[in-house]
Amino acid sequence: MESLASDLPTAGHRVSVLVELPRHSQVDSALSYASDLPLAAGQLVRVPLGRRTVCGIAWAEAEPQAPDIELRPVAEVLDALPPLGPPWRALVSFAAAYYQRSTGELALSVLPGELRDLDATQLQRRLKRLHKRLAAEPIGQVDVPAYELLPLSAEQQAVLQALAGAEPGTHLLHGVTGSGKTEVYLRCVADVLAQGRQALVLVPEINLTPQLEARFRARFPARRIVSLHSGLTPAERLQSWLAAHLGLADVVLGTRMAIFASLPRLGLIVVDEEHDPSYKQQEGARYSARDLAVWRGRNEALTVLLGSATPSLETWHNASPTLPGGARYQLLAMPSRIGAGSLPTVRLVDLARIAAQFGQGAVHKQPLVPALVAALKERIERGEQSLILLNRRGYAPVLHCTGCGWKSACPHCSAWRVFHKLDRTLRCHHCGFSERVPRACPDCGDPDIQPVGRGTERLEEQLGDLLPGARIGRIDADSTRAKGSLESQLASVHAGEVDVLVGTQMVAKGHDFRRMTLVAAVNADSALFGSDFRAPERLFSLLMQAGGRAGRDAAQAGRSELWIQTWHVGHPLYAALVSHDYAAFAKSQLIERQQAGLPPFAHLALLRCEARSQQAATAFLDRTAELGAQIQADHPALQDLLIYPPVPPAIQRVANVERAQMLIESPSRVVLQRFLARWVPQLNQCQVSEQRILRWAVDVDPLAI
Ligand SMILES: Nc1ncnc2c1ncn2[C@@H]1O[C@H](COP(=O)(O)OP(=O)(O)OP(=O)(O)O)[C@@H](O)[C@H]1O
Ligand SMILES: [Zn+2]
Repeated sequence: MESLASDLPTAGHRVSVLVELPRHSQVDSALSYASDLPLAAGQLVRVPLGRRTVCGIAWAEAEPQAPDIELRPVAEVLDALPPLGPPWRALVSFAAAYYQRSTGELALSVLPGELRDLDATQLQRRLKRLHKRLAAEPIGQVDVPAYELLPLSAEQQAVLQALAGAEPGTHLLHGVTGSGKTEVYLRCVADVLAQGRQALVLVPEINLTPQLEARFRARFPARRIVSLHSGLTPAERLQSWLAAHLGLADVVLGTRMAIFASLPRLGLIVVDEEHDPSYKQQEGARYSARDLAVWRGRNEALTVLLGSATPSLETWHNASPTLPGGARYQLLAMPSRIGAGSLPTVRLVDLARIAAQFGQGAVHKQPLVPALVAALKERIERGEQSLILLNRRGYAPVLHCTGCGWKSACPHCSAWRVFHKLDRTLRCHHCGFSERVPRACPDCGDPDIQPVGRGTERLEEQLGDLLPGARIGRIDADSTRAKGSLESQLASVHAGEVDVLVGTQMVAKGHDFRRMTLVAAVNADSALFGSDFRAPERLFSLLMQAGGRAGRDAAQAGRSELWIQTWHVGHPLYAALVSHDYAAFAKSQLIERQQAGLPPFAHLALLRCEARSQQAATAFLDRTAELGAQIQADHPALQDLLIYPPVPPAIQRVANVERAQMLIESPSRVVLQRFLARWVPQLNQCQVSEQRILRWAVDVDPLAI
């Protein structure tokens, strides 16, 4: 190599740069480049990679170059932007290591896509545009002062006092629905803004951002508020990101991706509805934004506020001083609704008893029992609204031929295709395969094909028959496909133009419906015996959330009700719901989890794999298990960890791809992490050519197994 020394570029520094490399490439860490200027760590650059020029992040301070290696020079330095700071780089490094991804892949993938494609000139132009837009945006002189606001409830006051006196750390705000958690967030945000710092507020779903954004804008007219979520155009997302990174935005509201925002003056992170599964990313780096918020808070010595009426059991455990390993978080409780409003009365409708009394037909033909129909009519007469929750969209989950028994299976998946009556299609909700509904059975030609079961479309239709003259609305993923349609449908509910709303879990969360006094769940049982160990936790929280949409106006709260039609009235989950007793429910679940060795008492990782045949998938997993056993044999410190045999997931085949998975479990997070760090980098070697698999991925702290 010595002879090449004279051909070296004149550049005088060597810099290591993170680039986005294919996932399993051998080169994992940063690549070295030459630079004629000393570069700061965190500086965005463009560098040659193969024949392309790509975006990269200088990952360490540039050092004077070692003369014996030929390096390609950095193509461009995007120095119009200040470098990504040490806290951001620490977060990205931690997340990559913890979730078993390469740092370069993760770091680049969490930057806005558009930023990755810009050269220095284009970036300059975007920055000019940003400053112009911000200058044109009306920003008030002052925020709404505290004395102009409604007086705080005693519980809100107590919580804020506790927070004001607390050291930075993680706090769980356990407040029932309608207890005024959002007001607490607003006051905490006001405090950090007054200190000249930024606030990051995470919400689980995009459809919750407009309402929240409106509340923040009304409260902080003198501040810049931006949002970050996947519903933005690439240009909008870049503008929000830049405003945050440049310290021009004071408040960032966003979904899980916003946890990776670069915020140089960050002072507070709020995670609303912290239990919500949407905080977990389900592809690529499968991170939990909630867990990263806690890590980021600790690393940057911030206050982190996790809010929920039904916290995740992990969080509850961390906030329970009486449990071993608890008391990591401070628990702040708001057990009452604002204005002395009561929580809805929970009524369990015993379908088994009705069936025994009036025959099976009485409960199977009609979606709602007569008493519930009567209760809906009463509401309509009083001008109040009701919500019927059914977590299944479409008209019917399956079509069935009464002649030969044919059912609407998806040819590509191990699942049924759902009958959608409005556009007359049979649609697979897993692979998207869609066909026109056949007029007759495709197998035997019998024209008598019948829908089996009930989805939101059918419920909407049946309610029309049961409640003549009533205005029935439906909100689900199908009714809200067009841009802006969710907003307009929600607006019409808020405006009182809907008497009875049929909806999936989409409408169960977060919305502050003022005229709603009745919520009914008509098919809750289907989640009662779900195969996943978190199914009861999910169901409890969904029903509490849904019930929380009723009686939010204290004047009507006294007659607000949550109805549940069930075949299992005696189930302890429903008993806890009747008494609104989250703590009792959590306690019984935690006992079960401890006995079964499940989170939060054990830590899990799941290796998922996809192949053309189940046999190939299983063979791959078996080989990875052997490799794992070898690693454990070589490292006695990693003994306390179990590798389970491979199993197919609940839906084994999707889009003609077979899936299998394998669970790794350890009572120690550290042991699990050490094991994964040795095991995952070697997994590709477990591929053998004759039985190639298509894809594999490791999911650390999986939400569903
Ligand atoms: N101190 C207060 N005085 C009067 N009204 C209040 C006060 N605090 C909050 N509210 C009102 O009470 C209602 C419920 O508050 P908020 O939406 O914050 O509840 P929440 O705890 O976030 O509920 P959920 O978990 O159901 O979303 C809102 O309409 C809010 O404006
Ligand atoms: Zn399919």
